[in-house]
Amino acid sequence: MQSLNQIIAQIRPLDRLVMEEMSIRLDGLVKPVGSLGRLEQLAIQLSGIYRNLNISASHKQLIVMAADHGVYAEGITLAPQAVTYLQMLNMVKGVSGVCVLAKQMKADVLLVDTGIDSLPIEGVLNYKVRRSSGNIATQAAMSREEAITLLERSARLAIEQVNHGVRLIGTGELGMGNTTPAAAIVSVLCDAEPEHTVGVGANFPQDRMQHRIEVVRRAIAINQPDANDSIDVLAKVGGFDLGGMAGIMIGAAAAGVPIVLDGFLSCAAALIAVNIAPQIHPYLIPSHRSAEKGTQLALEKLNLVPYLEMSMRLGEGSGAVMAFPIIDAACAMATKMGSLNESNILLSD
Ligand SMILES: O=C(O)c1ccc[n+]([C@@H]2O[C@H](COP(=O)([O-])O)[C@@H](O)[C@H]2O)c1
Ligand SMILES: Cc1cc2nc[nH]c2cc1C
Repeated sequence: MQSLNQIIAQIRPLDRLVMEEMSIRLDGLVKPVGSLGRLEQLAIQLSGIYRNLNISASHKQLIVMAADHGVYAEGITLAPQAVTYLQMLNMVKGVSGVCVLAKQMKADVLLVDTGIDSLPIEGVLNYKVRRSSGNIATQAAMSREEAITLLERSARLAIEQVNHGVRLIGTGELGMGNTTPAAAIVSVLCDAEPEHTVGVGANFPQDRMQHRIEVVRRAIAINQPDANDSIDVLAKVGGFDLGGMAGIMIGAAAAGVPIVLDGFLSCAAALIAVNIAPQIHPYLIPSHRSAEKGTQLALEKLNLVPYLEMSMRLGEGSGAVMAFPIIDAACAMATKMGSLNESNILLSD
């Protein structure tokens, strides 16, 4: 079985030659040069990832990494912790937000339990590190060994999915309280005060926000995560869902497929993944700009500009699947449009 380092070593730079060819092809399509804007940039990125001009993201999959968080004990979230388990049952039934939207976009949903505080759930892959991470306000979320194993197993899972025909992976999550560790990660990796990274999550009351901010501040002060070592950051102030997502990103890049990010939690996980394996960056496709505070900071650090502005903050991967039609549009445009030449149109410069 491959180690995390072996998986990372497989990540290839995008195919620059194919990207240049794609760029020339796009300029020759029956439209003013550059007039399809970011759709053109996306088509070029996809051609570099797929190493082919004939781009198609036919089999799309949204992977939901779900876990509970020990920091729940600090009173940092409104929803009862059991909602992670209960909403996972809704995912199995296909009635959660992301399941309905994914079906609409003709994408599969893969459910993974990386640490829900429950017994294993039928219809959900059991990748439990353990039932709930440590309370980051008083201790590490997980050991370094647990973090590496989580990254490794999740990366292998993504590779397996690609081996079974998946051509594009979206990253989703579920975990009551997870915006708190995510805020801690973003604070550490973007060198930002918790005031700028802590947001409302799933409707945490504004008049109790200072408490949440203090919890994040305490988590960082107690754990002293090393900003230059993202595995340390994940282990000390992260969570099993966030680590699982980072692993999926690394595995998807190693397997040569695009990764569509979702909201704030995806951004926090991407910061971890990119710090561990900077080579994954060209494989990342942003989707929407989550309304969660801290998202913009993380996106700027990631140097990504989202395609959609929908004021969404559900999570689950709901924003990622909303970007799937844009990816299909880029593929259709690049492979089906007629050319200026065939149309006898000569555009003077
Ligand atoms: O995706 C986002 O940007 C996002 C922003 C806020 C909340 N969430 C979802 O809400 C849950 C976390 O919220 P909280 O308040 O419990 O930390 C978790 O299950 C996420 O899927 C997701
Ligand atoms: C109902 C509910 C569904 C969710 N999905 C993602 N986070 C969630 C939080 C709540 C509270």
